[in-house]
Amino acid sequence: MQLVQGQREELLQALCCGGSAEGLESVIDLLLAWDLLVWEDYQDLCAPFQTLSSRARGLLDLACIKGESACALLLAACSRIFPESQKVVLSFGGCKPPLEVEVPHPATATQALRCHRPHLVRSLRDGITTALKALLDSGNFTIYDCDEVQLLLYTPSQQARCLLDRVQSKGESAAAILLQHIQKSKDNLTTPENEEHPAECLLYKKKLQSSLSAQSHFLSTYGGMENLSLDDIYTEGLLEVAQGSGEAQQPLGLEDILGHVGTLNEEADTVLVSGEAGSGKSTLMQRLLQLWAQGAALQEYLFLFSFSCRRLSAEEREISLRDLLFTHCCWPDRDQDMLFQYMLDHPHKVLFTFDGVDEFRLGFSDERKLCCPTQLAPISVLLFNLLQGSLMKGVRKVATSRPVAVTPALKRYLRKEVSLKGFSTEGIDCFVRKHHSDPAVAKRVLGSLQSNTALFGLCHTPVFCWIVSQCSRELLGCGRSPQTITDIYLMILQHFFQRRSSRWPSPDLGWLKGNAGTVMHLGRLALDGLWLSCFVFSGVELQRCGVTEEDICTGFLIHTKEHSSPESKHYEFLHVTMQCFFAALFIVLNNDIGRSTIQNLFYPQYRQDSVLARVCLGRCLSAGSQKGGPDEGAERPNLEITATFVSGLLSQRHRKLLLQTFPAPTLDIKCMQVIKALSKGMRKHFRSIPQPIQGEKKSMHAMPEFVWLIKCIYEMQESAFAKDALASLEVEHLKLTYCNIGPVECTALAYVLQHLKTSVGLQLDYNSVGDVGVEQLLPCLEICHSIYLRNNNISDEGIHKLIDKGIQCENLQKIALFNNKLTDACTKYFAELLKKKPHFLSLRLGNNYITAVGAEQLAVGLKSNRSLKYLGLWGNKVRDRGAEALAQALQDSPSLVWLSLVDNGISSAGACALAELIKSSKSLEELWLTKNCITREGVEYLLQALEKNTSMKSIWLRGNELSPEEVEEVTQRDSRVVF
Ligand SMILES: Nc1ncnc2c1ncn2[C@@H]1O[C@H](COP(=O)(O)OP(=O)(O)OP(=O)(O)O)[C@@H](O)[C@H]1O
Repeated sequence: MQLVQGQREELLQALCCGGSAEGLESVIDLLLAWDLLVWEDYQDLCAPFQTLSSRARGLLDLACIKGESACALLLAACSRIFPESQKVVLSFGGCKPPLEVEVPHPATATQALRCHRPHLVRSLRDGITTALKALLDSGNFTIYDCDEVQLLLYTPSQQARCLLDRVQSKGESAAAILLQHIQKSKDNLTTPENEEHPAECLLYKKKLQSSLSAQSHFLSTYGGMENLSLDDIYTEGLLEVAQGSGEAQQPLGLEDILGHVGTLNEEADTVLVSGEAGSGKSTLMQRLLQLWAQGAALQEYLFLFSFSCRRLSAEEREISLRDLLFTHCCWPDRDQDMLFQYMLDHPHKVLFTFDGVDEFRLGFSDERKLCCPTQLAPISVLLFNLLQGSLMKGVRKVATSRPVAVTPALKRYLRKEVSLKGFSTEGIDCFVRKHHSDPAVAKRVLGSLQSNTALFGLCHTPVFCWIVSQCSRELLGCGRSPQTITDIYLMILQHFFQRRSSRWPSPDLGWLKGNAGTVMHLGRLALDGLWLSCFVFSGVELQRCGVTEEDICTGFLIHTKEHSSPESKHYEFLHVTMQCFFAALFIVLNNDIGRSTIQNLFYPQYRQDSVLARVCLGRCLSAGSQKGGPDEGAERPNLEITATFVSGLLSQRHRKLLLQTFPAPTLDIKCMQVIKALSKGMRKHFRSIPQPIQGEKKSMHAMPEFVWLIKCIYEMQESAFAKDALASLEVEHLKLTYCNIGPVECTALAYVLQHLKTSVGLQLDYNSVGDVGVEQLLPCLEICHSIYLRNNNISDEGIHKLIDKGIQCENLQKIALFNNKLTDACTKYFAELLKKKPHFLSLRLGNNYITAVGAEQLAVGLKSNRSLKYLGLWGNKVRDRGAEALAQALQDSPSLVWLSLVDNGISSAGACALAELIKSSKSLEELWLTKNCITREGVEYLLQALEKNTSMKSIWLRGNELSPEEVEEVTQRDSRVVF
């Protein structure tokens, strides 16, 4: 008990690690299995609306109340669940799990569910759908049970727990069916866990593990500066099944990357993790390798081979797959033939990882097929055939890429696509705390971030979060807090230079001037490399660009170990975005850079998909040194990032700094060129807007490039220019769906769009706006008559802010929030909005988590509203009580035309209340009640109500509890009832 109490803070931190509930819930699973927690304890700990930390506190308190042996079991469970990195700071006092004899043997199926809970959670997480089907088929579960289990808010492990809890509450028969099902699935598995492997394989596995363990121990970004272990700094990122894959968003854990969730094509072997620059793809891959090497995850794979596509690009020889594995990854000391044959015979035991497919010198192509694993072929042919599955079919592959490189040609071969969205708000908190050993500093950094929402938005991208944490001294000390990406990179530039010298205590005294030489050398290297997608540089190339040993010591370049031989060291930039930043500095600060370079940067002449051969190393810089023009291979996304930095550096805010090294007239000229280029780009977009068809709104569907232009304008931070750039845009509807818009993009959009002359409908469906993004959008809400934020990971907290501002916005008439994370806690805000906005027209809240409680709160606002025409609550769970409250509140509405309560668990009692609404409403035309549980009796109420209402056009009732005969009969009676 003393250990629990004395280490309370550390235990809490470990239980809530990374903002993920998985650690805490796994500990609870064990404690249930060991009989320490009884069912009532468990229900208290898992009561809804509790934060993660209050649940963790509850668990520690409970163990202390239960006494000494409970505390010992808690510590034993923590010791079993926590990763090594967390365990080193904790003492477990040698506490052991209970002996097998001490745990009661399950006498019934429900008891077995509890005793084997940790194991069952693991077995079920990949097979929820089939388990639900078994329970549904056996009559133990209803559709409603299945819906509740498959709530999108849950991770697969949480769905498994929810399923177990439900089965537990249903009793013996359900528990027995589930156990039978699990046993059957286990028997069907072709890969028994205890499969024996030859000793040679186990030996080679060990060698692979120790090599990967060493490779993945330190986070590469810190390579040049400090040795920070991945264990200490790794923070869970937000992972979701990619949008557009047909599946709704759902948070995933690391192991789900290779699990079944989100699978689109069972025949394919490649899983793709996509994410924007700096979102943490390489780090996530490094973590996967580390967990496998430590024996902590993916143990179903006997061999794991990891490749960096950047490094593969440098392989110019023809090579066979066998050589690729053994020479690029890990050389087997003996039995090469036998090992390779074993892999060919057991492909399901092998895992390949390919980091940075977007960095490979060629775009994916499936033109040349290769099936023979010993045949020599160019590296591109090997890579593409492995990804396609023509070579070594059955071997699972995980690849990472920026989204832009995920072409339709590649998509055809993907088993599934997972999106990495950077850090959540809790993730930022967790990362900053891990980064600073002094909690007081971490607290101040977090305080500073919270007071600057634009910066906080940027920190959702891990690489920016890292820079901000790294530069905490500058952040906390400087008067002006960074707002833009350029500000952040200037901060790290200053940080690195000042770390090496105390000569430039303040920016005004010329830290940039003092380091102009280094900036120019690295800038030249960076830009020459970028034109040709070259990210790894040899000593010769460094020399050619004048990079000195002293320049290297600044820490911006890191030593590329895998590439270097004793005679020739190779280097790469700390991060590719850093290379872009140096390239931008070079463009801005170099006298010889002319108009054509800026033009080439802003008007791409070659598109990504027309990329010809990209060459890395050796050949690249000699070709790339023809200044000012990109080679065919220049990679557009990195050039766009560079252009964004160029815009930022040329903004007036940084003028004083740049004037240290460069004359004003030349900067002015470059600035004008950029402004011209951006204006031209915007006008090009506006010209592409088609004339509206009669009766339709003038609408612009923006392309991702539009978002990039907006970001460049934001970087400039000149509101007069932002206004000018939008001067000729006249649209009523601006559609920015599927444009990868996160908080950073929202800040830029709001900054620019607030200057629109006429109000617009802003459609941001299917992006990653989130609560922080919503907050960033508020400055442009004034100009929106409608805002569409479907599928954007928004919770009640974001809604609170949106509505607070929305109430003050004259124009705002429509809000659509289908498929977010809204619960009953947000409906009181909508009620307020409905009360206070006399012209509000449409509210769509479908596919959220609103129950009867929320519907009742919403009803309070609906009662006093006289304008609402459309109300959508499809896919919530308002049930009869909610339907009654809504129907009653809407009875006097003079405006309501359309109401959707599809799939809301409404039965005949609810239908009866809705019938009263139909009787009294003069405006209602359509009522959607599809997929509920209304019986013939309930339909009768509706039919009778229809007799009294002639203005009503249709009631949709498909998917209710009516027999085909009843459907026929009802349709005959009133054709307005539609099935
Ligand atoms: N999960 C994480 N935990 C801790 N730090 C992280 C995490 N993810 C990323 N970082 C930090 O952000 C930096 C950039 O991440 P990373 O290189 O993995 O991004 P990326 O998506 O591969 O970028 P790019 O597409 O530009 O190659 C890392 O070096 C590290 O400092």
